[in-house]
This record gives sequence, structure tokens and C-alpha cells, in this order.
Amino acid sequence: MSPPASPLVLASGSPRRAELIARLGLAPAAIDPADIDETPLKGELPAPYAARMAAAKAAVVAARHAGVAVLGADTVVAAGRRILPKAENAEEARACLELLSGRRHRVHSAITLIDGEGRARHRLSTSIVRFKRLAAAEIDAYLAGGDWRGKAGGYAIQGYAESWVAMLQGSHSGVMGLPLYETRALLGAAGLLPSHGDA
Ligand SMILES: Cc1cn([C@H]2C[C@H](O)[C@@H](COP(=O)(O)OP(=O)(O)OP(=O)(O)O)O2)c(=O)[nH]c1=O
Repeated sequence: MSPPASPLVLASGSPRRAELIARLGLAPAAIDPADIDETPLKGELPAPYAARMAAAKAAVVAARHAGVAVLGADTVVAAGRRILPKAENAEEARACLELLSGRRHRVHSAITLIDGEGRARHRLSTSIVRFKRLAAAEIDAYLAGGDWRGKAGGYAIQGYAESWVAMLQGSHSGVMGLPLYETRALLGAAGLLPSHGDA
């Protein structure tokens, strides 16, 4: 049975986010990516940057859909205070993976829900991930595939890179792009979830 339609717009072009929200039994009425400028501010720290992006994506899309709830999200991979890019080419992805090899990093996934009355609610999920040490040949083999393209930090946990994860503390769905614990809480508080008998 397909999930019931709901008055929710997903402000994201990420297929992972559409897939993750479907797990909550929701089929967004529309998918409308925000396409905003995602350049970090000078000296901006990773978590506030993720929160600012999620809020901006939701706000831009809410302005296009009056009276309907809108969900925006943003996922940032951070090495210390450094915001890693969404890898657009193999060299960028290689630089990220060399940095992440054998070390712990943080993944911040922020979400903003703007309800039909224009009230915004925000949540942030932060996970700690530790990769095994990656040999140059492993990075080369990974780059030969396309999994890294457009992904924050140059990897996708939902693919082969999951086998590099020696430790994950936090939210697997958050690392993928939409933290389901926080998303369920926000949608539930706004009365947008099909009932599963839980609160
Ligand atoms: C770390 C990691 C990131 N990602 C993805 C999630 C996001 O799509 C992307 C981070 O970029 P985002 O800017 O969060 O999202 P996006 O540009 O893909 O989509 P939109 O702005 O329209 O919502 O990296 C994974 O799919 N798996 C991972 O393990």
C-alpha cells in the first residue's frame, strides 16, 4: 500500500531524502529543491552552517508554497572546524577521503520544518563517524565508481563506504541526509505524521 498523501513539500532534490521520508509513511505533495547559494560565511562553523542552510532552503521554498508545510535539510561533513565540500570532482573527493582516513569526523544534519502558518521549527543531528585507514588503492577504487559525486565529504554511507565505518555514534539516516528521529519528532509536533500509535 502506498503512503497516504500529505500536505508537505520536501525542499530537497536529494533522492535519499525522498526515500528516507517515505519510511515515515509520508508521500510529499511536491518535491521542490531550493537551489540556494550554499557558500559558507567566512569563519562559519560546521553546525551553525548546516542549520543556516536548512532554514534558508525551507524559507525559500515556503515562499513559493503558501499555506503548506515545507521541510528543508542540510548535511555537512566536518573535520574539526573545517567544512568539507560536496565533492564535485575526483580530486576534491580524494582530498576529503585522505583527510577522513583513519580519523573521526562529525556529520551534522540540520532540518527545518515551516508549517502552514509560517512557524519554523529546527532540529540538528550530529553524528561521529570513524573510518578505517584508507590505502591509496582503496581510495582510487572508490573514486572509479560514482558514489562520491555531489556527496558531502566525498562519500556515501549508503554504499560501499559503509564498509569503512569502524564506529558510528549518532544517526545513520542523519549521515545519509535526513535524520529520522528528529524528522519524526518535528513532523509529529506539527501534526503531519500518519499515526503509528507513538508520540
Ligand atoms: C555524508 C553523506 C552525504 N550524503 C549526501 C546527502 C546530501 O544529498 C549531500 C549533502 O548535500 P546537501 O546540501 O545537504 O543536499 P543536496 O544538495 O544533495 O540536496 P538539497 O539541497 O536539494 O536538499 O550529501 C549522502 O548521501 N551520504 C553520506 O554518507
